[in-house]
Amino acid sequence: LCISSSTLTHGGDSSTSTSSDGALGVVDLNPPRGTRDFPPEDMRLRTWLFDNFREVSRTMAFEEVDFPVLESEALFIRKAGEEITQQLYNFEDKGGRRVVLRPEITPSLARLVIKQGKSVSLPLKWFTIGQCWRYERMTRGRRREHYQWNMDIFGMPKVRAEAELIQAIVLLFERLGITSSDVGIRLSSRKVLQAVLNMYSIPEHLFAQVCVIVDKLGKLSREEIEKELISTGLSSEAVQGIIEVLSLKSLSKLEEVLGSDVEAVADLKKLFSFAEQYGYADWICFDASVVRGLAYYTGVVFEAFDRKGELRAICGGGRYDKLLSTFGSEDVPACGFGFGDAVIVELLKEKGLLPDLSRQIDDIVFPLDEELEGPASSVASSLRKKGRSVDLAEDKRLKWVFKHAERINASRLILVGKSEWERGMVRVKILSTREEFEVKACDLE
Ligand SMILES: OCc1cccc(Br)n1
Repeated sequence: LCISSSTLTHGGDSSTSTSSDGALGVVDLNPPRGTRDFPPEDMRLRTWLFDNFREVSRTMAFEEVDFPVLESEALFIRKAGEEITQQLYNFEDKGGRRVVLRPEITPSLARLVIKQGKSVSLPLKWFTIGQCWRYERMTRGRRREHYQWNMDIFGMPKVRAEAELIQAIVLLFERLGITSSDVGIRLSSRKVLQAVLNMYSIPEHLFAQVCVIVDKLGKLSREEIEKELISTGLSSEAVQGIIEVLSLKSLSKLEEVLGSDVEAVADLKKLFSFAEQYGYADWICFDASVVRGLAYYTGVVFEAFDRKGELRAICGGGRYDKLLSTFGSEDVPACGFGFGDAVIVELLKEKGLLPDLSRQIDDIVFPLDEELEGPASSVASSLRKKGRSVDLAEDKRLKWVFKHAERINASRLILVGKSEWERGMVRVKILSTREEFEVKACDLE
């Protein structure tokens, strides 16, 4: 396929095309800024990753659900200053409706749970893999879309839900060959921050905003965090108290500071005990600085990180017991995580764990001359009906067919020749051993 690039457009590749009035135009061959094509090799890797997401979801007895990528903007209007709501890919459709390309999937899950109402029995465990979008000024050249595996449990008020979700994450890592020496899961609870805010009598309405700010710990300087916290109206004493507690990395220290009757401590101790029973204790660690950046979390929060500290969070999630009431429904306890398709691939590359996913097919059927195209079609058709992946080659020289077979890793070459066909036979070549033999066409499988 030869594409003449007449003029380079801003995207790089280009080709000439004619519009309806025949005027020469230039089509940019790149996908829109911040988005990706998935040519076959990339699509095989994506399919392999998603198949692992699906297999873990199956073993955890989750049901698959799906939603439109397009959602009402109203689902994502939140006032806590989250990055995700400040970068909405939002617009007005031709009907004057305010819509978005969804930036996350949890609100859609919540919407459907509310809509299903009494027709679903709780607890319910749903998963989906879907594309999510953000509109970020391309100053940082970051992607505007990614695919996220979401696992959510509704109607499980105790930390059993968090324990189940963390097992799903660990099972996924183990399936991909990642160990607890490569990756850890940091966890805490927003009830820790809630307890600190109560100690300083900070009003409830500031909770979400404070969480979003302290989630930037490690990304912004301590001074910048303090400045943002002060700007919400917190006293400098409260700011210091928050930062001091959030720097704790030991649950027993936390217990000393907050007391053992605080819900956060009880929840986390229970979760660590579950971790021993599930067998993933060496994957998790307490870290009070984990708050995650979404406003609606209300309890345990967690995120997986590469222990070398070179990458962004691999996945993250938490409990969100009060999201449904923000949509006008009565609350249902809920907990979930999102697992993106980008950082995990960077980690697998870095660890040398990307699988060999070269193309592979079972058979190439090749008519040795034109009058055998019909018989070759019936041979290919009968093999396909038996489940073989079959490529039907024709109008080629035999030399090309052998090269093609090598290129697509075919197991067998089925040659349909005149003299053999007249005896009801075809010639089979096993490409790995070069073994060659005749077989009755009707016995081929
Ligand atoms: O993780 C935040 C996010 C949301 C939508 C799209 C992309 Br890329 N990233």
